[in-house]
Formats: sequence, structure tokens, C-alpha cells
Amino acid sequence: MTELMPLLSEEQIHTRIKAVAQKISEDHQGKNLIMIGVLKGAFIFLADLVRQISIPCTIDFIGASSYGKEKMSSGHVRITKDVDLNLDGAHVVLVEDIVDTGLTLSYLIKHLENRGAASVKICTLLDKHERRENNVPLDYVCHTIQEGFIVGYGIDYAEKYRHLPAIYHIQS
Ligand SMILES: O=P(O)(O)OC[C@H]1O[C@H](OP(=O)(O)OP(=O)(O)O)[C@H](O)[C@@H]1O
Ligand SMILES: Nc1nc2[nH]cnc2c(=O)[nH]1
Repeated sequence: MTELMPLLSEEQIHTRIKAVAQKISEDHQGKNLIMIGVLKGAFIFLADLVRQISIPCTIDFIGASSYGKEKMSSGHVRITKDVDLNLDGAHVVLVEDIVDTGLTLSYLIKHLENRGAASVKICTLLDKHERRENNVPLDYVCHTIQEGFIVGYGIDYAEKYRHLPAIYHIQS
């Protein structure tokens, strides 16, 4: 039987988003800021985050997938959609829902640097240490969590549960 155990409430999520958005805004005053969400999981987080950013910015998405229907990373990151905007000289904040092994992020950082970004900072809703393989620097972290497989607020298991407004551990 599949069970969802509450981990973070809507209120806990939104309180941290406001604080992190304020810090991103302060750090990027006067810069060409591009906020790039990693599809699919970060689509809700990016939408809430950018509405709290207080400086001009542009928005784009990059699609990446390495989990498929499994709870373990395949180790092979596949870009399913590239960024459309010109990144030459831009200051990018790459927005992730969750950093787990770090394999997705390290692949995407290199990709965005190769596309000409002047800087790439990382913003993640969830920092999960348990299975980290690549120590990617995380610049803006909303919540640090310890273990388990997470769903809700954009994050899926086999494409289910993305629509849930809060975050849960899934046990099956
Ligand atoms: O740190 P890692 O171990 O690489 O895992 C993190 C990635 O895994 C999930 O994506 P997934 O491949 O499940 O694609 P999805 O966002 O489309 O669900 C999540 O959205 C992150 O992008
Ligand atoms: N749904 C989900 N996807 C992930 N991708 C990497 N870690 C996780 C996790 O804990 N939950």
C-alpha cells in the first residue's frame, strides 16, 4: 500500500520562498538576471519564487530527466528541452525542486556555462544529502531534508503527485 507522510506544509514552503527570493534579489541588483527552472519538477516552485523577486528578471526553462519511473537515478541525464533565451553574459539562477545525488545539477551547470552564462547560481527548494555523489555548490536552499523519497509541490513519483500543494514522504 502507498502511504504519504506530511513533511512540509504550504506555509512552511512559502515562508522560506519569500526569504530566498529576497536574497536572490539583493544579490542580483543591476545584473541581467535569468531565472531558469528545471522541468518538470521545478515548475510550481519557479512560479511561486519569481512572484517574490523584486528586481527585473527574465524566465526560461530547461528540461532534464534521469529518474524515469524509478526511485534511483539512472545516472544518465537527458536534456528534454534546452533554454531558448540567449545566455551570453547573463547571470543565471538555476531553480531546482530537489538536489539528491547532484548528478542532474552538475550536468546542467556545465551545459549553461557552455551556453555563455557569466555566472550560474543554484537555488533549490529541497537539499537532500542522503545520496549525494557530486558536491555541487548550493547558493540558495529553502529546506534541508535527511532521507526518504519525496513527492508533491511539482515533484513526482512515476509522474503522479505533482499537483499536491504540500510536500510528503512516499512509502510503498
Ligand atoms: O540530484 P539528482 O539525483 O540528479 O536528482 C534531482 C533531479 O531528479 C528529479 O528530476 P527527474 O529526473 O525525476 O525529472 P522530473 O523533474 O521531470 O520529474 C528532480 O526534479 C531533479 O531535477
Ligand atoms: N520524486 C522524487 N524525485 C527525486 N529525484 C531525486 N530525488 C528525488 C526524490 O526524493 N523524490
